[in-house]
Amino acid sequence: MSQPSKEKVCLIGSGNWGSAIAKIVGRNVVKFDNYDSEVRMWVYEEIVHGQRLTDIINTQHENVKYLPNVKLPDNIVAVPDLLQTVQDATLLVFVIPHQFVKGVCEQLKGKLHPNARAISLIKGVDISNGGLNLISDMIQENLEIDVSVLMGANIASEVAMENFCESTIDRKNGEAFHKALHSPYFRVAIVDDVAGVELCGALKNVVAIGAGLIDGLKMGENTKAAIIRIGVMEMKKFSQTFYKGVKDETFLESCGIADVITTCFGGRNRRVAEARVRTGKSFETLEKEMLNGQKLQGTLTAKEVHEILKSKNMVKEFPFFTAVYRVCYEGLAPKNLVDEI
Ligand SMILES: NC(=O)c1ccc[n+]([C@@H]2O[C@H](COP(=O)([O-])OP(=O)(O)OC[C@H]3O[C@@H](n4cnc5c(N)ncnc54)[C@H](O)[C@@H]3O)[C@@H](O)[C@H]2O)c1
Ligand SMILES: O=P(O)(O)OC[C@H](O)CO
Repeated sequence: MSQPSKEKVCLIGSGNWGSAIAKIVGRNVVKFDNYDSEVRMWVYEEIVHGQRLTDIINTQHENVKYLPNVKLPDNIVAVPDLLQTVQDATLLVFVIPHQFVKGVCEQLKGKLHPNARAISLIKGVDISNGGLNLISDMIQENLEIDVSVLMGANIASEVAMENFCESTIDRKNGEAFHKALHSPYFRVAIVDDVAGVELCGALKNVVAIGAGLIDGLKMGENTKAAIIRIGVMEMKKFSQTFYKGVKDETFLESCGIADVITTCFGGRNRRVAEARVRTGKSFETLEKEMLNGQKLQGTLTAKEVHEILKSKNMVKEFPFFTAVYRVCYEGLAPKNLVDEI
């Protein structure tokens, strides 16, 4: 039973990023007195090599499917039951693919500790109510708790190897989470712009799809740099059109330009988009063939962004986002991408 004065952290999600962040959180909570030392991690249960993934994680201390060859601290406890995971938790870390957030929130409604606060590490947007919504706002509205965000240039496998990188957290309530997430190799900077940080994280995935298509076409680094520049301009315009307080400086943080760079050179969205050109297979098929259960976020985000732009009659003002959407969903040939922008 946890002491009421201690913060109890839990992780909602255990994919590639969820597992890498579990390694950091698990180590940090035992460093400071104000945390309960056990961290429960919700696992969407599945059978791997004939065994339950939760059992494998709890005995081998490794998520062999989503982050193989990385040992997790012993105080990370994999739990298949969502409500059991959040029991007594005061600091909730949401780290699931964005398409699953609504379903998870429905299950959690009314079931949280009265002092629960959350942080979202989820890169995506929500359009389920017909308009543009931040994932953090969606969690906040559904669960009536404060929600911060953390986004950055953070390819999970590299973070798990403890290679130095930076990330960005918002000031709103992020300070409560900072100690649990920051480490010497994962340097977390605090900024004052929730919407800017979160939209950077979501929209860079669309830019990565564009960059991957250019890689697949073998058009070279100048073209890729141009695509990235145009993509960043549309990220900024989109963010500042829909959220008035978004700051220019946020795009210079890890969540901004740094994440665009890392994703456009080393991420899954880039890799799958390149293969889309090389093989001619659909994104859906390639996601299954190449990612072993991991989820692509960029194609769905391109669709969600497009639906918002269409509803606001602004499609023509975002030619790059529109062209990426058309390659993903309307059969536009990747080689015609640059003619559209
Ligand atoms: N992987 C990275 O390098 C990285 C880095 C930063 C941010 N992110 C973001 O973190 C979020 C989570 O991504 P990830 O990489 O940890 O996950 P992932 O793509 O590696 O794994 C998919 C996860 O979804 C789970 N899942 C499958 N079906 C589900 C369902 N119906 N309901 C709930 N969960 C289900 C799987 O069990 C698995 O844990 C995404 O928004 C992603 O953009 C990822
Ligand atoms: O592998 P991607 O394309 O989902 O990107 C991973 C992270 O978001 C990079 O920061």
